[in-house]
Amino acid sequence: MRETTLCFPMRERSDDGTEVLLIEKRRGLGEGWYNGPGGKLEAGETPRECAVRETREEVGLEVEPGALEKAGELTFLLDGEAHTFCHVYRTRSFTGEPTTSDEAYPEWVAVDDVPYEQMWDDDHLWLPGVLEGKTVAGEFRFEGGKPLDKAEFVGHDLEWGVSFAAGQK
Ligand SMILES: Nc1nc2c([nH]c(=O)n2[C@H]2C[C@H](O)[C@@H](COP(=O)(O)OP(=O)(O)OP(=O)(O)O)O2)c(=O)[nH]1
Repeated sequence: MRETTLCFPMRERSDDGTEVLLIEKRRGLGEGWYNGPGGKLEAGETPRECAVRETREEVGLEVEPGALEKAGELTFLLDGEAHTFCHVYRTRSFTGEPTTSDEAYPEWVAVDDVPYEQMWDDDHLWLPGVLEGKTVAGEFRFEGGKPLDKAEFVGHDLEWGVSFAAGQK
């Protein structure tokens, strides 16, 4: 099973409310859809380190590992088998300005205006709560064979208000 991360940088606009930094993914799984910066853990890396590295590589923002707030743990099943386990973080503490990379076009989006119709089919179920500051554990079931982003989203279970083990991840 793949272990991955997603990071959602957030900021307050004095007149426009809260925004989240999304990427339009330029290649790989979920190409052409919006998501947070993120990707697969490398050998020896903690999830938090992975989220920091992927955010730097994909959009050029520097995030302190300790400033990442764990918001979710999502399991994606494909045809009944665990395909991806994803650690979700949000943060309001970062430096730098988003820049385009080979992998991503970054875009600040109002949290009330997230383009769920151009995202994975399950995201509207959990991302609004994550952007409101909640924590979530979710299981999402897809069917139809690889790749995951061409499979059909068929079911889910969600638990809100979960706590994640202190000191880790
Ligand atoms: N928002 C959202 N993200 C998902 C879903 N399913 C899923 O695998 N992801 C995440 C897991 C990863 O963090 C992210 C992209 O994966 P990735 O970056 O490892 O994929 P990739 O194939 O492009 O990998 P790479 O070659 O760039 O390393 O997508 C989903 O349903 N919703």
